[in-house]
Amino acid sequence: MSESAVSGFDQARIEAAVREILAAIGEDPDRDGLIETPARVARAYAEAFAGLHQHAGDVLAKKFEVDHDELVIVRDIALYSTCEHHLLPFHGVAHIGYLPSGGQVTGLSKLARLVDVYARRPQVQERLTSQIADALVEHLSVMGCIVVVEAEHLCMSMRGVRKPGAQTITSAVRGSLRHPATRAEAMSLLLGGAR
Ligand SMILES: Nc1nc2c(ncn2[C@@H]2O[C@H](COP(=O)(O)OP(=O)(O)OP(=O)(O)O)[C@@H](O)[C@H]2O)c(=O)[nH]1
Ligand SMILES: [Zn+2]
Repeated sequence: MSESAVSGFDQARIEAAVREILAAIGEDPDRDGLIETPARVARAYAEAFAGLHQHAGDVLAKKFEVDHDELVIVRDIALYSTCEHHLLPFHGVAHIGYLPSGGQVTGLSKLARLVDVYARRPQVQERLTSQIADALVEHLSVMGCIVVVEAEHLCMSMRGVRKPGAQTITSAVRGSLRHPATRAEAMSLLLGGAR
């Protein structure tokens, strides 16, 4: 077993599989334009699925003491993920809001990194959304949080039902933001109330 296989990512195996797929669709994997493709795809997969080997707890490990117990919102965090049903991309934005607990906040960039930890895996949008929310509860001990993901799935655009432009919107709300009034305020800020 190669070293990359030990760490959970087997570059050589991906290359062999891609070569096999090229042959199976009737292509010549040895022609000039394709000869490096298996290695390129393996490198692309290493990025696209890097989140499988990352942990939300590491991303959220560093905290800052800030005297702020009101909503913190980061909106329009670009995300690229891969639908686990077709291995085709889905992409869009995530919006995250949370109520800090005990004066502890995380660095703003860590929220974007958290999105990537869960986006860079074979995913479904619903699970991506709830995993981000659950990680904020578990690792940042937030009073409450809300996560909204808006995305277009290429498996719905370029094949199958062929409906380009359809946006799927999913949300996950935890803790005190579940109360209807605070939830409505957070949702309105998240989705553009302050725009
Ligand atoms: N709930 C959910 N469904 C998804 C997501 N990504 C893709 N899908 C759907 O997964 C379903 C898979 O359906 P299947 O009937 O097993 O596969 P299929 O024959 O390729 O389906 P079509 O896409 O309708 O052609 C499709 O309806 C996709 O739109 C996601 O993130 N969440
Ligand atoms: Zn799909």
